[in-house]
Amino acid sequence: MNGFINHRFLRFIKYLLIVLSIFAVYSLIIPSKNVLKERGKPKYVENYKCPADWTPKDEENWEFHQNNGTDQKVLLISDSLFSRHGKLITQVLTALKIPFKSEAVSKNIPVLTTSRKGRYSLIIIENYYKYLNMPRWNRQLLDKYCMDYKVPVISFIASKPNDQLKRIRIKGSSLWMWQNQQIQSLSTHPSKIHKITKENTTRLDVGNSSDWVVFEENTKKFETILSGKVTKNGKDRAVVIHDIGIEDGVNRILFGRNISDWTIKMTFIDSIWWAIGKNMQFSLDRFIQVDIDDIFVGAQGTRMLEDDVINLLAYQQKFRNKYNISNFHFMLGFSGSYFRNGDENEDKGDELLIEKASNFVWFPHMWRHNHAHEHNYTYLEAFMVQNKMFAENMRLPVNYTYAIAPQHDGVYPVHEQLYDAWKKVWKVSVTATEEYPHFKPSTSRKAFIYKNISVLPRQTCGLYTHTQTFDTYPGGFDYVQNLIRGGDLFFTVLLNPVSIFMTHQQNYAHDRLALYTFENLFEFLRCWTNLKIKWQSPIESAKMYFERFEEEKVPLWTNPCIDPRHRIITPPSINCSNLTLPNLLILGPQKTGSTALANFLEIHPNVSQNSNVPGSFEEVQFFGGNNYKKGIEWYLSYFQQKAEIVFEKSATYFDNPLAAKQASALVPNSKLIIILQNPADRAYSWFQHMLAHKDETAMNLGNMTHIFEVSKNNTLAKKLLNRCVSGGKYIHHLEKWLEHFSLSQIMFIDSDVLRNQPIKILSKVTEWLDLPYFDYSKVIRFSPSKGFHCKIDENSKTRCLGESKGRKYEKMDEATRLELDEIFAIDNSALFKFLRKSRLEIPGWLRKLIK
Ligand SMILES: Nc1ncnc2c1ncn2[C@@H]1O[C@H](COP(=O)(O)OS(=O)(=O)O)[C@@H](OP(=O)(O)O)[C@H]1O
Repeated sequence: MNGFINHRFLRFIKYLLIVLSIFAVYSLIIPSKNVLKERGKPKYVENYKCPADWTPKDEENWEFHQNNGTDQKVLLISDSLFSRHGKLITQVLTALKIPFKSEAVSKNIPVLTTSRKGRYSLIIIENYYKYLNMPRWNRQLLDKYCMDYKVPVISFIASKPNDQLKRIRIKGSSLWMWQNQQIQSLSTHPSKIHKITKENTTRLDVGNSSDWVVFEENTKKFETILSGKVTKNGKDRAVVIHDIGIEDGVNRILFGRNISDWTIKMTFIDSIWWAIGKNMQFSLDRFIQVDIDDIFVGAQGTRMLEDDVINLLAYQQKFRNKYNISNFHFMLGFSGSYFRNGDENEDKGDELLIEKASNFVWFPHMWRHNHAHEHNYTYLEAFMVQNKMFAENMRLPVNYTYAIAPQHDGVYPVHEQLYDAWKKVWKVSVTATEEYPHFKPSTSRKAFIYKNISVLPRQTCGLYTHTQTFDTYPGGFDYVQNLIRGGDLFFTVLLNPVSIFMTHQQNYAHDRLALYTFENLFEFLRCWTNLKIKWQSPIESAKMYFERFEEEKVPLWTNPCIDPRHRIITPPSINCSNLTLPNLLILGPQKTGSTALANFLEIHPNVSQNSNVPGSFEEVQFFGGNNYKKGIEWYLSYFQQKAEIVFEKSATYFDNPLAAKQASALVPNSKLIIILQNPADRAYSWFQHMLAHKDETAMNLGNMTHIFEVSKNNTLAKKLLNRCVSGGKYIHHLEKWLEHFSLSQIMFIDSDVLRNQPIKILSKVTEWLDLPYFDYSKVIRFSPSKGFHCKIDENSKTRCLGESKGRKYEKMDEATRLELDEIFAIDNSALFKFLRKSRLEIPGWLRKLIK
């Protein structure tokens, strides 16, 4: 009996082992496809509750401040170059795309006027104490400017932490302030300054810091914009106050707190709008687009289930109904290769998405989520066609010519072949990226158009593929809440007319973090702002964007090898380990001897110049011109020869403000050479140039003598005169360069010395460029027949510049010189002052003129 049992038992164990091993092998070969993990219900998290249902204000009767006609620019006087608050203010101005000049407070205040009008429409002073304690003369100058041009001042007063004095009268004003105060609530008052901010609201969660500054005001000279209830005595005191200028004619908005508090920041933004918004196309509309980039891409166990899809649809409807975002659509990006790549339940989720496809807007990603820069046109086209076939087979409505590249790869830095393939297969006209011009700071993101494809800025909302549950959110759940409740996400919407957010399918599964995020964001915006959240197609958004920010159309090329994020997605056609860009630019101006300088400088063994550009008189003329549109690869192709100094000379750069901006984006550390010639001689030389080119107007005039008289009634003559003169207004053009480059990067050369003693100039230039000494006297000599210095070639022959450089023409007559000197008088004197102030050598001709 025992033996029988043992025998049968052993046989049973044997079979069991066989079955188990078959099962084990089977499950190894066929991974967990059918092993369904139980997925818990999404965690319930309470939504944001607005304390009250405050009524929004409509934008119809907004009042804006009207100044006396100034440029649309803000002057920011910051506490120091490194001030943190100054940086926050700068970020707001950058995000609002308002031109500004930032200066650290110093003995000198920047020049406030041009010869015609005021330069600034708003002055922001970071530290009000510094303003109050400015040297009297500066303060008077600033106040007078504000009065004359009706320009308001915005400033901030901070508590001095150890100051015993609590109640202080503000110098020169009847206003009193209390420092180091704690407040328990913050209320918005009715005021023409509030635009985005809802009026008559009260916020209780203001923290417990006791460094607020509050103002005591009880006259009609001041208007409260925000007030705080002081904890100690329950009194309601102004935290942001508007001095309407009754006392001294200057409009001031004073903040008793810095903009790290969100209500203060919002009020600050409103104050800027109020000060300059009239001409800034102010609008309360905010367009929000939520993209789900990889609707089918995701590891098993992280993907959406049927329930998640149903929920996604329900929320789409909820956003339309509850937040009035009529027509709101989630935008689904697809990589067809990953369809049904999950477990059984997840595959059902995918299938339901397809079944409900017509409810969403679909856009192509890439067939296998491929990184564009790793592929050439043929492959990219093949991937796209495959994805397109998937869309056709699944009847996905791809209604807009919009596409997103996986990880934005190939969009910026530009991989031209991606653009070409997109256009060919999908007729793409709009895309978006977070990488232009750089990922950080996000407030500086911009748009551009390349190959007729509009590239809009894209925003992150703190949701990534790994952010799936509230409990595992990096930085904790509080972090998500802070983003929404007055944090970065809230301000992204506030500051951008169009926000295109990137999310992933995982953010709609599990705890559905994306739905929580957007619902709460909409609720918070509805609660505290007058903004109108809307949806429109990306095509309409692109149109709207570029109507508003036209200046962004042309991309601002940057060096892709410097930004580590860009470096890894740079197309192979740009070789970062052997990239040559110029480190010296000779800017001109035209007709000052720039060709001679370039021609001589190039002889130095450690110097190389760009290779010849067909049909362009040797000049690359990249910055500020049409060649710029050809892209950075085109520019790079002219700098194959490495050297210690690689330079290019384009005399068209100097008087082109765009050139300054574009050069500083691509070669910010480059040195610059500017040649200063008496502008009267320069104008005359230009006229001779026009004569030599048989310009009809110049030919009719014959010489310059009568151009001044004739140009009064003749537009063609006026145009010609202007062309002769404009490049010679040196200080005006120089200012544009100094907005982007520091003075220490620039060398000025006296054109007369260059002409008569080129070797002397070249030695100076060599030294300035830190190049080894080179004896130029062996390679340059004066040619009596040419009347100029020329190169000596290897056969000891004289090689002069062509006949268009150093032309033979009549000397300028005295009358013409007088007229021209008169035209340039103001500019010359400004140049003289500038050079003297900067302790730079003054050209002989200028010294003679300003005697
Ligand atoms: N070594 C030498 N050889 C020839 N020409 C010389 C030289 N040094 C200075 N110059 C002066 O350069 C003037 C032309 O200036 P640019 O080269 O800057 O002109 S351009 O704008 O690039 O066309 C040119 O102007 P014009 O005399 O009116 O022709 C010259 O006066």
